[in-house]
Amino acid sequence: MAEKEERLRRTMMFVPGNNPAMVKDAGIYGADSIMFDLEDAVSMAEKDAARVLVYEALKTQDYGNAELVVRINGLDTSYYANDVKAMVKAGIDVIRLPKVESAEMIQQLEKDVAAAETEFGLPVGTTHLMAAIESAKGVLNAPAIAAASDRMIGVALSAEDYTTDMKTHRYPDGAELEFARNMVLHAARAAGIAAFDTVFTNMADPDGFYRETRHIHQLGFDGKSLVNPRQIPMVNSVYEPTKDEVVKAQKVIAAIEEARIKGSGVISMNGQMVDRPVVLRAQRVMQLAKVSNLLDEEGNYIEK
Ligand SMILES: CC(=O)SCCNC(=O)CCNC(=O)[C@H](O)C(C)(C)COP(=O)(O)OP(=O)(O)OC[C@H]1O[C@@H](n2cnc3c(N)ncnc32)[C@H](O)[C@@H]1OP(=O)(O)O
Ligand SMILES: O=C([O-])CC(=O)C(=O)O
Ligand SMILES: [Mg+2]
Repeated sequence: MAEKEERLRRTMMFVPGNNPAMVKDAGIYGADSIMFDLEDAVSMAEKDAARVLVYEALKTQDYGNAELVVRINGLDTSYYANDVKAMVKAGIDVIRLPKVESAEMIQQLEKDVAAAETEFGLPVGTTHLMAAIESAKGVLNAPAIAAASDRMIGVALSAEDYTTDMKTHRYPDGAELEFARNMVLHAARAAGIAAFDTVFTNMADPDGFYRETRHIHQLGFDGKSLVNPRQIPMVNSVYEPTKDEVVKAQKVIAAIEEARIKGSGVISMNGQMVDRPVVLRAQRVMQLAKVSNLLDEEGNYIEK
């Protein structure tokens, strides 16, 4: 019953593609995914220079185990084609397309990425894709977008553009985002890919950031797009399992192992039936416990 461990994507940090110092040091903060931005963090005058800077960094810098993502410019821009070619050539892990409104937009990107892979001698299918959903149309088409390609690894809600499209703005309680959050999350889950919540841009409001992160964690998001390294430990602390959760997960996994040895499919723990969803949740808790450094070498919980 061993499941392949999914890649953890709690933190996907935007790094402005026109900032050499930030691009160079982006790997030191421990983000699960580093997302170089060629789109809205970069002015028109700097688009070409940013693309060259990110390309060079991808070729020369060591970003450890982090997943490397680039947010390219939109399909309707004059920068899009060069962004796709350069990032595929550099061997980027994931291309994030902004302002996605339909499955056809992802299919177009897939075609262009496949052409670039062929041109640069890479196996077709190496480059993964994700979509940022930033409008009412994108939210309503989220299920088709999430399922548009086998290369898709996730969908993200982008609330700054989305709230503008909806003729509102962001409020502390986030009520204006509930429908979009649920749509994006259900679209991702139905397609079997990751769901990312939007950025929180007020660095002077850590309480608001924690409140929002706890909320999206409860809903079931894999993680969040971030704008600043200080947000990384804050998200990780919300995703860190409690001692009770770890101890319970360990018991579930021990019970399933015992049942496996006995050749029994049904497991009972303290009189309660343990079924497949319980086991899957326990495995995820243990994966989070491991990356949160909560376990010693024998796998026991480390008291803090
Ligand atoms: C709506 C959208 O499209 S959002 C996506 C586009 N926006 C972005 O990409 C913005 C990214 N974020 C930033 O530029 C910055 O974090 C800001 C402007 C929000 C705040 O900047 P600062 O006040 O300088 O941040 P802070 O003081 O916390 O910086 C601490 C260190 O982290 C670095 N840092 C800050 N943000 C980032 C980042 N996103 N990526 C990499 N490094 C960063 C700083 O360079 C600084 O490094 P240093 O100590 O070596 O000098
Ligand atoms: O993807 C994000 O969260 C940032 C963004 O572009 C937006 O909010 O419009
Ligand atoms: Mg946006």
